[in-house]
Amino acid sequence: MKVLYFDCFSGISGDMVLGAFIDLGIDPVFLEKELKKLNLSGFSIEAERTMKKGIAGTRCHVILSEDGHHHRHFEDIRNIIANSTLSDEVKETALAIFMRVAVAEATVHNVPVDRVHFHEVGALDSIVDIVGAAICYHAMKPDLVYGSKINVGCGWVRCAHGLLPVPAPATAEILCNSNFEMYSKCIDGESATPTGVAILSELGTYSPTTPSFIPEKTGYGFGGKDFGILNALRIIQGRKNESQETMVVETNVDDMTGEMAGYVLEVLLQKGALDAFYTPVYMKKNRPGIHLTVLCNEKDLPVIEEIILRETSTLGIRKYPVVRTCMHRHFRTITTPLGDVTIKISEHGSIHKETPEYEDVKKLAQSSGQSLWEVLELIEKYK
Ligand SMILES: O=C([S-])c1cc(C(=O)S)c[n+]([C@@H]2O[C@H](COP(=O)(O)O)[C@@H](O)[C@H]2O)c1
Ligand code: NI
Repeated sequence: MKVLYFDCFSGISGDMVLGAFIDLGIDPVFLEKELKKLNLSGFSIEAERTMKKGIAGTRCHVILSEDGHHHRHFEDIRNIIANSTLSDEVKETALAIFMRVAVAEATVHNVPVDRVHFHEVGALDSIVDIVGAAICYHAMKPDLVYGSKINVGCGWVRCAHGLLPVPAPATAEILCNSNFEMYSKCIDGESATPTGVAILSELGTYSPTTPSFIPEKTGYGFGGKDFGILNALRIIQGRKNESQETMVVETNVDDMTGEMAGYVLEVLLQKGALDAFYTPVYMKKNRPGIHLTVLCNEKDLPVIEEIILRETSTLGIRKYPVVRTCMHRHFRTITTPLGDVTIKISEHGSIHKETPEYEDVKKLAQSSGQSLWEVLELIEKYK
């Protein structure tokens, strides 16, 4: 499995993300060619391999010409992306990142999302950064993306409205809507921008400690400012053996309707849970409640957690790895006078079991008018 780890020791911005991806091997000519699918004029990409604080990396600039300085609302940006000839997956990722910025700006400035106004020359710059990040991400095709704690800097940043506190209001709001942790160390100024944190929170899963994987390559994307420490985003690329580790995820709830509970199990199983079930429990204040247990592969954990947090009334989750012993399974089809039936064969050492698939048995019982028992007895004769 391909892993990317965004190490945000001096924050993250759109330029830094593009620089780090290019430093990892994305061809800037390819990137610019893909970006032209937006059918927008007034920009170009300049990527320079250079040194900062003795470290080699890439500084990527979005150069805007005079006709690139337009004010745009979120609605305009959505139309530009939707009407472009970019692939559907790039469009979807770019829109999801933009949505994070737009929701944050809407909250900060108290305007509807569609009327969010992208700052100053920032509109085109943000489009290129965000769509560029989506292009690089889909070109790299990682299986897992992790992000570290984000060093946001401190002090003040000068904007059209004057001086704003660091992290800037939009940056802080995007972080509030993610589960990433921020901190400030050794940087006087703004090191994490709204675009940077929106990209990372959409693409990555927060990893409070360095994740465990085999590192293979590093890419440094430099920021434009000079701080006392190296101003770069480092992306470490590596691999992790396909984990067979199974996780158990649990939560207890006492304030959900039966309809909601049924729906959650359906969604969990559709989205990759290996198993999902409820156990009745009595909770605090003697309330009858349900204990949800989900089994899933470790790689599916972020999706499963998101479903539980979004679709149930819970405020928290417990999770732990478990070891499973699974019987090896394969299938064969037998023919009976009532029709074909799939037989599941499970084996483990000297243990051998053969079970007719329930859905087939049910179908034959319903089409023939016989009971399940009678159909099962008949199947036994033809196994
Ligand atoms: O100019 C304005 S109004 C402004 C507001 C905000 C808010 O957080 S609200 C932020 N900024 C700054 O603009 C730059 C551009 O950020 P990108 O993410 O587009 O690279 C950054 O310094 C923000 O803090 C401006
Ligand atoms: Ni703003």
